[in-house]
Amino acid sequence: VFFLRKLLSSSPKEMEAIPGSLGLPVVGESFSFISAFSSPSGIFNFMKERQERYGKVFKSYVLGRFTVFMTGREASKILLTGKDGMVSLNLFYTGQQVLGPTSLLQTTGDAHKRLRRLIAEPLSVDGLKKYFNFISTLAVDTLEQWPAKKKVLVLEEASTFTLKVIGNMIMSLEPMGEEQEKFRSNFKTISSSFASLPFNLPGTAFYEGIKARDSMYEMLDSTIANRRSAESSHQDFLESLIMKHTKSGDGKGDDQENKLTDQQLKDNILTLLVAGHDTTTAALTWTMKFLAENPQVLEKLREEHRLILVKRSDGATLSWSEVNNMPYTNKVINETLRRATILPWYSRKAAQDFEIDGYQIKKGWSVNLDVVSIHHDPQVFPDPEKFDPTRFDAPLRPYSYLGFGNGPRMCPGINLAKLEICIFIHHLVTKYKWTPLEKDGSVQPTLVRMPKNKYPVFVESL
Ligand code: HEM
Repeated sequence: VFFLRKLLSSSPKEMEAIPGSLGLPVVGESFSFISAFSSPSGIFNFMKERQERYGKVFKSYVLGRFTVFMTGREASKILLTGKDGMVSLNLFYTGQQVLGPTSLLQTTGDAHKRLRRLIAEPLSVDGLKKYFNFISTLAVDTLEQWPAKKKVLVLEEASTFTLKVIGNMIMSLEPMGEEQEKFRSNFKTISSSFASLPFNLPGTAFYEGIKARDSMYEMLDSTIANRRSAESSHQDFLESLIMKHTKSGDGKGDDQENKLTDQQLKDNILTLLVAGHDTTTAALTWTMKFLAENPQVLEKLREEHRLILVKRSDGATLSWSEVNNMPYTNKVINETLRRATILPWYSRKAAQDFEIDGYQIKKGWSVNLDVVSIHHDPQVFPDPEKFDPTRFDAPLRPYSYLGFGNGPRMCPGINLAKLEICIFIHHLVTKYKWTPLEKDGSVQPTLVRMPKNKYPVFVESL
């Protein structure tokens, strides 16, 4: 009892002025938070209940942290685009250890800007062109297997697809074979350690995650060494970063600003994998789920994709310019990311004292932006539960839609994610129909919201 009292009394005294409850000793409000998180409406009810009681800013103690939750367009503007150095990203301890100190997610200010510039270049629309054929062929090959299966677990299939895409983009990994298997198994272990309990003991998820990370880094080390010694060149992400930023001779006269050390290279390749894989997997899975539940939307989407086929008489497959001209598909993606809100809250740490909605936030506090409530605000999105892509017909007010975030930390993988989804959806809706096999609407209580039942469907050719 003494220990529990001590723990509770160690709650920041300054937080007293913030309305809200810190819940039970030790666990705080974690149980109600997790149970809301894995319900079909996600953290929405947890947030709504407290927002009604305390207002748009309230405190809680969840998942081992004293946290201030905030919502609304004003809060998102301040937290996401706030003055330089006001907030930093707030990873879980295990995530920090696994990703390494030079990860984009752990840098701030000018160092963050510089790293982003280097990383964003190969992820630009132009930089992505060279991966187009690989992604399209892989989507066709993946879908061709589906009708022969009694039950397709969409989540698993989407996960395999997106991992093969990123493995190829980053280091030209072949979609099949031993290397791919090793990459996949290491990545899965790393992924499940990302927000695990912080005990680095044999057998724990954290320990296994660090081991898998080291094995992934060995793979990268040997690929980097091969690239440096070999004459042949590859058309991948690793090559472009090595060529531009680390391969430039003895360093004399080099532009240090544009160089990455091997550690930075590896930490950030892993960062892209971690940040880009589960999110795109979830987005693809939710897209299929919402389309199956909304046949009119599916029909309209099919129209857009059939027109592409009709317009073309040469029988060629999908082209780059066609993917860049799919207005309705883009609205479907936006609406999916609004309804599913794959990353339900964006976590920050106050890097200095500041004021928000009349409350004093102190340096070091953990502040979370509740994005689910922003995406379900009936003032901006009338009948918010309804899946309706036409909401995006007209431009929305700034900071009311945050599917890929906003400000200096806005998702640098937006083009890649959209490209993968557009290509996959094109081949899917023009050739197949699918029927959901279970109606369980719950989600996995992981950081990225995924359907719990992996979304099993039955697939037929059209
Ligand atoms: C549909 C798929 C995706 C969604 C919904 C998504 C969403 C987001 C969001 C909301 C953020 C900002 C989070 C915050 O402000 O705290 C973010 C950041 C980030 N995303 Fe994505 N993302 C997706 C795909 C990708 C892909 C494919 C990649 C890379 C290959 C990627 C790499 C990153 C990175 C590195 C950051 C951190 C940026 C920084 O801190 O400067 N994401 N993403």
